[in-house]
Amino acid sequence: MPDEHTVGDAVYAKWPQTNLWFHATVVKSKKGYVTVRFNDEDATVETLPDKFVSAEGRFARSGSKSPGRKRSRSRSRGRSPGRKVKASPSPVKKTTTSTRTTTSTRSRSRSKTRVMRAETPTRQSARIQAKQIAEDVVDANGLTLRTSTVTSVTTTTTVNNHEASGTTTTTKTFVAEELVQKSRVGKTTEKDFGGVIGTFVMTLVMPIFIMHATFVANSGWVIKEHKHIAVRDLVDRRAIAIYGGWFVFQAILAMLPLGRVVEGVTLRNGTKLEYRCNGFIALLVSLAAFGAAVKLKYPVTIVCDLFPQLVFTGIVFSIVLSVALYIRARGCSNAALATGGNSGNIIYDFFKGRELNPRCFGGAFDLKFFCELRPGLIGWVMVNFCFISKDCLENKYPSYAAVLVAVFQLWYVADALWFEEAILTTMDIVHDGFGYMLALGDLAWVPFLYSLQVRFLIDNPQTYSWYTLTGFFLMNLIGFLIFRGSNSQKDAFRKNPYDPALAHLESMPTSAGKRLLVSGWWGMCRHPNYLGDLIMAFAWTLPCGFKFAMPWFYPLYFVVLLVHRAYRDDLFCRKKYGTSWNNYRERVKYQIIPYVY
Ligand SMILES: NC(=O)C1=CN([C@@H]2O[C@H](COP(=O)(O)OP(=O)(O)OC[C@H]3O[C@@H](n4cnc5c(N)ncnc54)[C@H](OP(=O)(O)O)[C@@H]3O)[C@@H](O)[C@H]2O)C=CC1
Ligand SMILES: CC(C)CCC[C@@H](C)[C@H]1CC=C2C3=C(CC[C@@]21C)[C@@]1(C)CC[C@H](O)C[C@@H]1CC3
Repeated sequence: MPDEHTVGDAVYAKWPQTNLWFHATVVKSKKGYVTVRFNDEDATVETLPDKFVSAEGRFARSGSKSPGRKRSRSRSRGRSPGRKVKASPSPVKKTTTSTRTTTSTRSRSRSKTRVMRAETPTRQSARIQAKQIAEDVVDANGLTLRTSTVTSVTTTTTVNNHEASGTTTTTKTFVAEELVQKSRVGKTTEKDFGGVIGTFVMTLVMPIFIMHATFVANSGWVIKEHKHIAVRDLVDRRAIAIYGGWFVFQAILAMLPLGRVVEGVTLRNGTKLEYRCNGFIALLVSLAAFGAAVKLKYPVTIVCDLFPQLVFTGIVFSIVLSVALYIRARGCSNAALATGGNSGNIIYDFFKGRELNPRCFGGAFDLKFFCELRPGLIGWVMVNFCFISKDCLENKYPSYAAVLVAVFQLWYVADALWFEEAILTTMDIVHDGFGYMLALGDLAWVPFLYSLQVRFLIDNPQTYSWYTLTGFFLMNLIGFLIFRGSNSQKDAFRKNPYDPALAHLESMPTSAGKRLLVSGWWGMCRHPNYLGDLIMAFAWTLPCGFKFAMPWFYPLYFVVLLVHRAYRDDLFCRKKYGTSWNNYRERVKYQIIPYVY
């Protein structure tokens, strides 16, 4: 039974998204929720379900022989609510070196529990939590999911861990239940993309649109000269061999033991997956292979001649893959599912993707990570270059505008692959399952639709003066600088918030322990990276002129995609950061375009 709380009560309250309990004071109590003010440096106020608030006395009753620690023991290194944690260039390392380590083993019976209590929540305690969360977690079937090393707490922090510090406190279970709940995926109730009807429509419309755009890339929205092409003409062995060969070639490159192996974000069960990041090498090898094929006079232009057949193959391949992924996910444990793809509705779950991280070859090959960056993204560049080669062969001079746009897009893809590990924190990898949306998006939408502008410019060459071309270049450069500058600033801050290079930036604390940047790029709007990306999208389309509508599909779609993405990210962050996210929104008011939106 949760305790009754009255305003002014001294309590222990659970810091959101952690397993840490801190001293707090009750501010309000209403209908199963209690608003508490933590005794931290920022006097953070949070409203929590009452099961996460416990009277101090009750904490002691639950087995504690010494209800509270002496102030002198619990606050190390002079931590007090008014004092800031001393910035350390490598805070995490500092924490781990002086820690006590417990190794937990895979067993049914030993589902250990640990309650961490601290006098005051600090950034450091949140970091410790990230390590502490690596406890045994029991999955839906009651099996302990993994063997892990549990790093406990140092004496240099404010966290008061009874075992590490040697006090006689023993604690009872508050956490075990929560960790198990955390690793379980409940039914998806809030549906995205217009729910079942919306995803059903998108499932049908997306492939039809990709196919349609194949025939009208060089014109308006509709096919003017109707070229009859039967479905059986779209099935072509050579196209299947080219598409399949390309996919296998990229998979082989991805598996080469080259490049860094990096860890992804902590999963719900506390583990992390490893990813080999050799995408940039794959791009270089692919470009070299293309160059060699052109030099050796291999008919690379077959890609243009068989373009509709290739698009059709890509679509069918994506559908088959999505069906296989859906069937595979039916056999996987609850812990492996994505939170957004477990509605129980076949259409919705098929579209959104049920399994979060499908892997094959004994876990060595991550399908979602591979598909998001390799065959489609590098394929997009290759499609562009094949069309430019055809243009060079057929005309005396290639369309310079097409070459310029192809270079811009190569630059964008090279950047994505150079900073490949940044993708590991995107919502596609962290939240979304791998289903039809991403499979079709990665393997057909990106290579065959993102190449619209180059294909258009080859069929409709545009002549521009050198200063207009310079204007397009500058626009792309500005977009890129905003995109890259903001993404790199956030990545650097996430890697080490105490990086001296970021000392000039202001950030605000959140209840989840992580801070949010509120100055620099991230002080201008909440998604400066989307703004840069959009500017680039316009720089790629302006050279197509305004005579035909089709090439404008890309920026139009991209605005919708990014606005919707910003909305989805807002929902995730609201869950993650609670009321701190509202404070952040108050502080950084604009979503994508400063002073406009
Ligand atoms: N070409 C294309 O088709 C597409 C391109 N993109 C591009 O991919 C890139 C990644 O996009 P996406 O993952 O959607 O979004 P973001 O890179 O913007 O990531 C959002 C996350 O950043 C963190 N964050 C937000 N605000 C702050 C802040 N003020 N300080 C510190 N961290 C903050 C939060 O995560 P946390 O706090 O947990 O770190 C939030 O969930 C973008 O550059 C986007 O333009 C995206 C989609 C399609
Ligand atoms: C139209 C559908 C509803 C959605 C399709 C979505 C996909 C095409 C995109 C979802 C997120 C993407 C990202 C990228 C490419 C497009 C998809 C796959 C990037 C890899 C592009 C390069 C950036 O540097 C990183 C992007 C991450 C997200």
